[in-house]
This record gives sequence, C-alpha cells and structure tokens, in this order.
Amino acid sequence: MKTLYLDAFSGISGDMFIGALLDLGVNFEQFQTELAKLHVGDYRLRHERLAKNSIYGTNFDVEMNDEKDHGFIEPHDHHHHDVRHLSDICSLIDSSDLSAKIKKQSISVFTEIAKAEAAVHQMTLADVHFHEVGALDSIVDIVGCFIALDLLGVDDVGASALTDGSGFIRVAHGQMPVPVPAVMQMRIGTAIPIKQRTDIQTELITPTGMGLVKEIVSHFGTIPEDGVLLKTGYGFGKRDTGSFNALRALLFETKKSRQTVNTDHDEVLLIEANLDDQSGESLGFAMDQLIDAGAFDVFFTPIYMKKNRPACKLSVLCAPEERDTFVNLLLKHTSTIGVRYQVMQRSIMQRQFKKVETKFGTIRVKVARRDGVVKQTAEYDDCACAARTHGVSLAAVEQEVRRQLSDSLNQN
Ligand SMILES: O=C([S-])c1cc(C(=O)S)c[n+]([C@@H]2O[C@H](COP(=O)(O)O)[C@@H](O)[C@H]2O)c1
Ligand code: NI
Repeated sequence: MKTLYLDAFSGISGDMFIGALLDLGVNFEQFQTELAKLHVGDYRLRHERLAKNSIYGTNFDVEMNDEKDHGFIEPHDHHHHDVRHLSDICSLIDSSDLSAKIKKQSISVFTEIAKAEAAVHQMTLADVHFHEVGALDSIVDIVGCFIALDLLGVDDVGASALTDGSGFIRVAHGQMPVPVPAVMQMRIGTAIPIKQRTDIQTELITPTGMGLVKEIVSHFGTIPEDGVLLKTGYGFGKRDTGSFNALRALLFETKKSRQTVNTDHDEVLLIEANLDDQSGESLGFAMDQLIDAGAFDVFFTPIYMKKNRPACKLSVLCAPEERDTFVNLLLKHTSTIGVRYQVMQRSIMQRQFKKVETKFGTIRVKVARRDGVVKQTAEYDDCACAARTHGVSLAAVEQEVRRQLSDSLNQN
C-alpha cells in the first residue's frame, strides 16, 4: 500500500502540492489528459524542474489566458462582471468526465473553502462568489491534486504539522493577518497542527492548501519510521520567504495491513513458547518485532510453570511458509531455547476493503462475506485519525460511516 507523507515545513498551497506530486513522478501528459476531462479551456499548465538552494524540485503554475485574479471572493463588491458561485463550480465539476471519487473530493474542498469565506465575511454560502479567473485557477489546483494522487496510486496521506508565517499580507481588500482568516476558520473544530514562524513575515498556508489537507490527511505526526521510502519530491512555493520555500512529499510503500482475502478456507501456523525468565519490557519488545515482521497476531497467556513459577505463553500466528522467519525471531528475541508449532485449519469470511467518503474524510471499511452473512466494519485506525483531526469522538466518526453506508445501500 502506498502512503504519502507531506512535510509541510514551509506551508502548503495548491501549486506546491501539485508541484511536489509531479516531482514524485506523476506523468505530466497523463495529468493533462485527465484534467482535460473538466472541459474548461483558457488555461495553460507550466511545470519546470529547477534547483532552489541547490535542491532540485518542481515549479508548477496554472497560467490563465486572462489576467489572474487572486482570492476567492470580493466581499461587498457586487458590481463586477464574471463571477462563479459555489453552485456553478459544483455543476461544472459534476458535469465533467472525471471519476465520481474525484468529483466528490473536489466539491468537498470547494465547499469547505466557501464555508470558511462565508463565515469570515459574514455571508451566506449561496452569496459567496469567486472571480471567474481565480475560480478556474483554484478548480485546476484542487481537481489537479486529486488527479495526481490517483495517478500515483496513493492509499493514505499523513502530514507533519503545517508551518505558517506571521505578520500581514496584502490582498485586494487590504491587509490580512497570517495565518489568513480562511485558514484559521478551517482549523476550527479540528486538531490540525499549525506551527508559526515569527521570522517569516508572509503567508505559507493558503486556503486551498488548508482545504486540501483537511480533506485528505488522515494523520499528523513526524516522518513515518516504518515502510520503504520510494521517492522524495519537492514542490516550490512562489513567495520569497528568505528560507527554503517548498513542500516536501515522501512516498512510502507500507505493509498491507488491510488485505483482500478471496478464499473461505486457509491454513495458519501457530508457534508457541513458555517463558518464565524474561522481563515484561523485553517481552513487549519481542512482541513489537514479531508484529512488525508481519505476524497475523501475537499474544501472551498467563501460565504456571514448574517450580511454582508464574510465567507466560507467547503465541504467534503467521503464514505457514514464514515458519523459519518467525521461529528465528522468537529464538532471537526471547529467552527460550526451543519452540513448538502446528499448522491449523481456518474457516474465514472473504474480505474486501472499500473507501467511504465522509464529512470527516475518507474512511476504509472492511466488508466480510460468507454464505449470505455480510459484516461491514469501519477501520479503527482511520476512524481514530479522523476523530483526532476533526476534534470529534470516535463514536461520531463511526456513526457517520454507518450513515453513509446505509445511504448508499438505500440508493442502490
Ligand atoms: O479575496 C479574498 S476574500 C481572500 C480571502 C482570504 C481569506 O483568508 S478570508 C484569503 N485570500 C488570499 O488569496 C490568495 C489566494 O488563495 P488560494 O487559496 O486561491 O491560493 C491567498 O493569498 C489567500 O490568502 C483572499
Ligand atoms: Ni476571504
């Protein structure tokens, strides 16, 4: 499974995000072909690989045939020409030939940003409007991010704390404090970590960047310790920050913890050892090593052994063909000088995973089937991350997943 990690030490914007994904190896021609499914013209994509601070990365920009007009809305300025409301943008995306998943994710980000703008400028959601040209830039940025993620085959996205600058930036309506109001608004009710650099007096996190993070990032923390790092990519920011202004994207191959099972019968190997002379600390360490090596399960059972010794039985379940790997790990990490093992028959339910889009982001659901019995279980890790990110209870996320599942059942 592919996990993307966003190292946002210099914030995040739509352009930086796409730049970093192109730098990871997204095929540009394929990217353009997919974007053409939006059926909007009047823009050109510019991408260039160059070095900043001697580090090579990608500069990505959407060039408008009309002059680019930044910012989502012009509050209090209703006399001007071509504007697009949220509903226009949703219809444009909905009527495109993009996949249902990309449509849904893109509309969700636009709605999130529009809600933030509506709250900051005290407008109704229906009144929020976007400059035609600025809106097109944002549509390409937002839809483009989801296309690039899809082309890379990313299953899961994590991120560092997002760094922003401080001070004020100048936009059409005057000065805005950094983090800009729409970014702060989108943080409400979430635990998305934002670190401020007081030595950088400009904006590093744009509303588009924050909207994308809110939609796709399922967990925040340091760079993953596990998994094979496949590639690194840098997407450059446009502002002069006085520091290295880029978003670093790291693509990992991580273990398939959520495997598809297409059989209703299989065999597992049970390996056991009785241990009466090992500390709790080193038993815990041994368990971690066995789990990290891909054991299906590892567990301890309290037992009484000879000479009245309270002890524990260590049991490991693994694939039969991995016997040598796990026997060696047990001998290496525990005090035993021998292990027992037996192959066991299992009756199992066939398992598949599906992704459910919820207001708390994408949650994986395990669907198990056998002889007309169907069990659907939301992945605990995804629900826990979403609950932390959005500052809600685990039960609220699980309830939302159940609601989405029953809605889709009713629609089919
Ligand atoms: O034009 C408006 S109303 C505007 C509002 C806000 C708020 O935070 S409210 C922010 N901005 C700035 O516009 C640019 C473009 O942002 P993108 O997300 O489209 O890249 C950025 O500097 C925003 O902070 C404009
Ligand atoms: Ni605004």
